[in-house]
Amino acid sequence: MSEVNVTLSANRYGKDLVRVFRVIRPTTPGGKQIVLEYNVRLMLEGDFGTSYTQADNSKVVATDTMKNTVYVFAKTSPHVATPELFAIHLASHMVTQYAHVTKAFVDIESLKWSRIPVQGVEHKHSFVRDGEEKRTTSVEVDGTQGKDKLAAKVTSGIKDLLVLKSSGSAFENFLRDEYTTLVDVSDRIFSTSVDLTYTFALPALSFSAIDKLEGLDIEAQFNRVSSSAKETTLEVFATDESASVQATLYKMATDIIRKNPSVGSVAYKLPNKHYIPVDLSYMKLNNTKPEDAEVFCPVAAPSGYITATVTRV
Ligand SMILES: O=c1[nH]c(=O)c2[nH]c(=O)[nH]c2[nH]1
Repeated sequence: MSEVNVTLSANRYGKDLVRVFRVIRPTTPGGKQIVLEYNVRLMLEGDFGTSYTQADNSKVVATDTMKNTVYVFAKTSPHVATPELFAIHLASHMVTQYAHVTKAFVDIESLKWSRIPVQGVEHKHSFVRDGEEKRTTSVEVDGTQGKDKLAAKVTSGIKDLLVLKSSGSAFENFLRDEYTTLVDVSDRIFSTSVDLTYTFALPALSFSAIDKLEGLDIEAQFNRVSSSAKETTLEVFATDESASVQATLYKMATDIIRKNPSVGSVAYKLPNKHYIPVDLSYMKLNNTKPEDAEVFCPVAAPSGYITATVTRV
């Protein structure tokens, strides 16, 4: 066998799909319980090269240990209910606990448990999954500048938020050539599964401040931006007289940046879920022209896929 020259040019490892459910019991009798369900991924970078190149495990933090740490933090972190801060807390712990860990990455998907309304009143401890949408956050903490100067990058968002409008959407005046068969349409169905991410600009953090529950300001901010981003997405989607998925995307992103000073950039990935009018002419039923179309076939594939990032300048 001939020799080959290689180098380990990148490595990162950790535990994925750590499923954790947390109940927060009320501090006052008769109060409401809070429930959280997270899918967590925790990944590390650092001085781990020899585990790949020399089969030396001496520096490897076992992914099982990482899983345990997620559960311990779910029990003990004062920030558990705010995914961004929980992720920052967990990632900051990893770079602080292990000197050879340079960066920790925590991704959290937060599943939706909404309170069940009983005769108009939200129940104290009963919940319903009323949508597949997930609040997401991806946090990267760099520990190389020391414990009191942790650099955190936070990207949060929403995924799997399914929306549809049955009017108020057109697609006209696009490029035509010999490959084009699509006709202009002034009124069509627009449906997409929103995948939204937005970035925060954060100051350097100290581990002890995070650990001691200082930082409530950013805690509130993360939750405010999360609500505002969803509300804005839905409102603009609903009310925009859409010229295209592209044009509506840009309006949604711009509005989120306008309303949230701590947001630096917004990115959307929007599949265009097509609904094709069914040809019923063989039954002498008019259903093909846009103004007649009432019965559609939802088409899962292929779908358009429109993406963009809008950045504050
Ligand atoms: O909003 C749209 N953008 C496109 O780029 C496109 N392309 C297409 O076939 N339909 C649509 N709709």
